[in-house]
Amino acid sequence: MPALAYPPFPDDVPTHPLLVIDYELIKARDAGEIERLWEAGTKLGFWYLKNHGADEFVDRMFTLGAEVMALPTEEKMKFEQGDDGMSFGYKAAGANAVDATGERDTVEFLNVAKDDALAWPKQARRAYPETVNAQMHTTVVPFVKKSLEVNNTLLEVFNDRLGLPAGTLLRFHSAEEYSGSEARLIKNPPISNLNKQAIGSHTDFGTLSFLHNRLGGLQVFVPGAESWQYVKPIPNHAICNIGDALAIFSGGILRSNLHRVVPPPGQQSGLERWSLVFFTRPGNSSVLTALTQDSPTIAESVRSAPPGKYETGSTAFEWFSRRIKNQRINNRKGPETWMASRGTEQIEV
Ligand SMILES: O=C(O)CCC(=O)C(=O)O
Ligand SMILES: [Fe+2]
Repeated sequence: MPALAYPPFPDDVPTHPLLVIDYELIKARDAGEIERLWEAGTKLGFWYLKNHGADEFVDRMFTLGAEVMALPTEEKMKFEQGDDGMSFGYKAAGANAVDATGERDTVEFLNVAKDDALAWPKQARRAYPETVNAQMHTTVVPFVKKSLEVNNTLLEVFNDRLGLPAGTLLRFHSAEEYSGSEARLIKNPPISNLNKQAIGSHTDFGTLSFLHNRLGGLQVFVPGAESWQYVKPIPNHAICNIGDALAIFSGGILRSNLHRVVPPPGQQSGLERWSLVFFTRPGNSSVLTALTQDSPTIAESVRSAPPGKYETGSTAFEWFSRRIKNQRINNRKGPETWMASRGTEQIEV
């Protein structure tokens, strides 16, 4: 993916600025930067992250993505996710709904489980195309490890700022326990209808997402706004966001915000769009509930919310499987299937 050759993101479309957080300062526990991260996490739940040190791994992942998506469809389909709520593997374009009417998505993607990357060369969760296997050691594993380092650092900072005892959030995300954590390579083909949703409106299912894209198309629905706004890609800046699990653990203090993907705007329209995400998600057995016992700050937040709002009664595994499964067009019965795929946006976190 040559990073240089893209036409500019337009300056005449509604765009929402995000705070830029400096990962080096966060690592150094700079108090001012931690406050800005806190502001980003509590107000919108999205921010840019610079100086994250992942660019080299990201570039290699994009090259791998192009090779994988160029494989014949029948080869990719051997590694399909299936309809049972498993995320790992390949998802063909059109396999997911983007809304309650059952309109289909336009992206294809491949998800590689963090458990398979960390167990490599053993298989933990599932098999992948040979093209991926051949670059697991050189490309996928380094990207996964780097992403885990970044997300775990951010988690530690949120942990302390939430008033949780040291290590509380990390214990829900141990490398050893199987989880839904995964790397996702996404391709959206050139599409002329700029309103056609590539990925429908959603909140992320897990804890933290570490996203890399080159072209516009990502949009956020800012609280209080009347319409969608683009997030402009900035070279070498990742886009990070909070998912449902962290919104729930924090009793709604941290925000899991709605977002979606449409084709790139302006001069970028008509181009193929690639993106790459690492999703950190809690260990499968983690119960998704506000950590009121561990933090007076979280307890206070929950006291001012409707009773039971953050008691999902669901493990991370159940939450995640339910959402994946009910997005699948093959499982669709009607609008109720889409509603069953919803996360915290439905409980208005
Ligand atoms: O491609 C993007 O910019 C965002 C992807 C996304 O939101 C997701 O996969 O959950
Ligand atoms: Fe997302």
